[in-house]
Amino acid sequence: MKVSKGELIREIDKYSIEKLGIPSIILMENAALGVVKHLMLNEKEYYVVICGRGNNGGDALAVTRHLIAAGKKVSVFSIGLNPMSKDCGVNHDILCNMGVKITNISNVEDIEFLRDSIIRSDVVVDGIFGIGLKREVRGVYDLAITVINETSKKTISIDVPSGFSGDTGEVFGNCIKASKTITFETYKRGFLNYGSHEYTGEVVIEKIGIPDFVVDKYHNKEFFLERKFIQKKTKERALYSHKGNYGHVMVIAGSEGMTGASTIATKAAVKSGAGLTTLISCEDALQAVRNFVPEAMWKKNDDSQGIETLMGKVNSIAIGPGLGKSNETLNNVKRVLKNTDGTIVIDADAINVLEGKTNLLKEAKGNVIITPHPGEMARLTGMEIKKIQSDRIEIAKEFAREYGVIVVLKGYNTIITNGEVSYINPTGNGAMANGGMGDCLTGIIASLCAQGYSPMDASCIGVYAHGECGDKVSEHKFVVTATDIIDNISKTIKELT
Ligand SMILES: NC(=O)C1=CN([C@@H]2O[C@H](COP(=O)(O)OP(=O)(O)OC[C@H]3O[C@@H](n4cnc5c(N)ncnc54)[C@H](OP(=O)(O)O)[C@@H]3O)[C@@H](O)[C@H]2O)[C@@H](O)CC1
Ligand SMILES: Nc1ncnc2c1ncn2[C@@H]1O[C@H](COP(=O)(O)OP(=O)(O)O)[C@@H](O)[C@H]1O
Ligand SMILES: [K+]
Repeated sequence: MKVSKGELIREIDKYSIEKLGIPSIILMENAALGVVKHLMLNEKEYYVVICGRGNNGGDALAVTRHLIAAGKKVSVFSIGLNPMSKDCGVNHDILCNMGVKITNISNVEDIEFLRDSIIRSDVVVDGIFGIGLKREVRGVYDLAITVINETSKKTISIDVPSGFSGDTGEVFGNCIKASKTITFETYKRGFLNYGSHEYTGEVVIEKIGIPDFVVDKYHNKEFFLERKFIQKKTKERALYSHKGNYGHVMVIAGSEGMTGASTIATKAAVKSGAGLTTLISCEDALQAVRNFVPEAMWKKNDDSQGIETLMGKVNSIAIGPGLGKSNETLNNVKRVLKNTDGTIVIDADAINVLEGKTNLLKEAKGNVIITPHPGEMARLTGMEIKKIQSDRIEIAKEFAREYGVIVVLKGYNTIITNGEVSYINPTGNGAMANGGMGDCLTGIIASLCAQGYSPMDASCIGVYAHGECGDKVSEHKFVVTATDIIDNISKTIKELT
């Protein structure tokens, strides 16, 4: 599923109209038909439609015509005094020719009439502003939005909830809180912002008849991960294969008092299919792994020579969980970046020690994947967490491009990007928000890298499977722990093959 800003929509619109000769009114009609599908015509009888003066309002007027044709009771309100867009005007005139009364909202009394109509209605269709909103919502617009939010039983927004920026996720003063948003062609970038769900409700994408090649021509390669895409990439284990076919993962993790992180990352690597897994750590952590992950091998962290030799042989290295923020951790990160040409997954304290030293990433011999949560990303970039949350894709992309790494920016809707192509993960849930969950993901991604998946594929499959596993467990559990994921990840990956 493609993700984009409004700019792309304007470009594909222009291309379809000017180069393909599709009249814009046809696109508007298709948009309206896409919305009508979601208006529960079998259940609901009375609709209030509120239209602005641009094309979003035009869509809403075309929706009104279809509701009337379906025999529904409809009250139509047009808000504002600015001139109508051409196609909005066309649909307005058609309704006038049909004898449909359109009530203009221009003052406070009109707002009270709107309130009464909404109270009596089953559904409100919001066509006030779409992607053309550019400035603060004021006056009657502000009042109308408040009244809708206060009184509507169910609000369906056309393209974006009015008042919401499809590009940035900002609210321009006031905003519709929709139950559902029917958006066109692409998932709007702003919907990815934390908190946007409060305004958009469920988001549905409807095609409006623009051929895929036109969208691809302008699309900046941002996608929602889809199950079928992950399934295509995830391979069955071959009949005649042996452990040598599935690679060797080195896990550098754990320290005194933080042996859980190393056990989790190591076990996650084993359980998600690595041929061999070796933990490098302190004696306490090795003891835990001997007890809880008998399949894994181990090496004490003071065996410098042995470790460096092994680093040159393994297929991937996961470094960071539970290492502690120390000079020793920093030296380990430098050593890994210098000595392995396998893929390196950098997490937790291995990220933290790179604060102010991110240039080290540019010296990596192998491919690098970093898996920060927003707090770690903030430390790494020197930005505030709030800033990271407000522009996650762009910040992750820029970092990936600048340092030549893959960034897995974790959290709700984890972002995976190499700076060129970006994926947004839809799986996972709040039940997974507890310690150890990230360590587990690190083990899974490193394991998939060792098995021969490209770093980008390993990141996408790992993040998707980790979240899907959490979703399945959470169907019957209040909290999902890393141990739950470890116990079920093998089954989840199998289901994805
Ligand atoms: N290819 C597609 O996907 C297709 C998209 N389509 C649809 O078109 C929509 C985009 O339409 P759009 O460009 O006409 O802009 P839209 O959102 O209606 O807003 C502009 C209007 O709002 C006004 N206005 C703005 N801010 C304001 C404020 N704060 N306070 C008050 N007024 C304000 C602005 O006034 P002005 O700035 O001109 O004075 C103007 O009147 C898109 O979201 C989708 O629904 C379909 O029709 C089919 C093809
Ligand atoms: N609300 C949520 N929705 C989706 N995924 C979540 C949610 N909360 C946590 N997760 C996932 O759980 C993991 C938590 O990682 P992290 O914060 O590094 O935990 P820790 O450092 O304790 O191991 C990430 O993969 C994250 O995407
Ligand atoms: K809208």
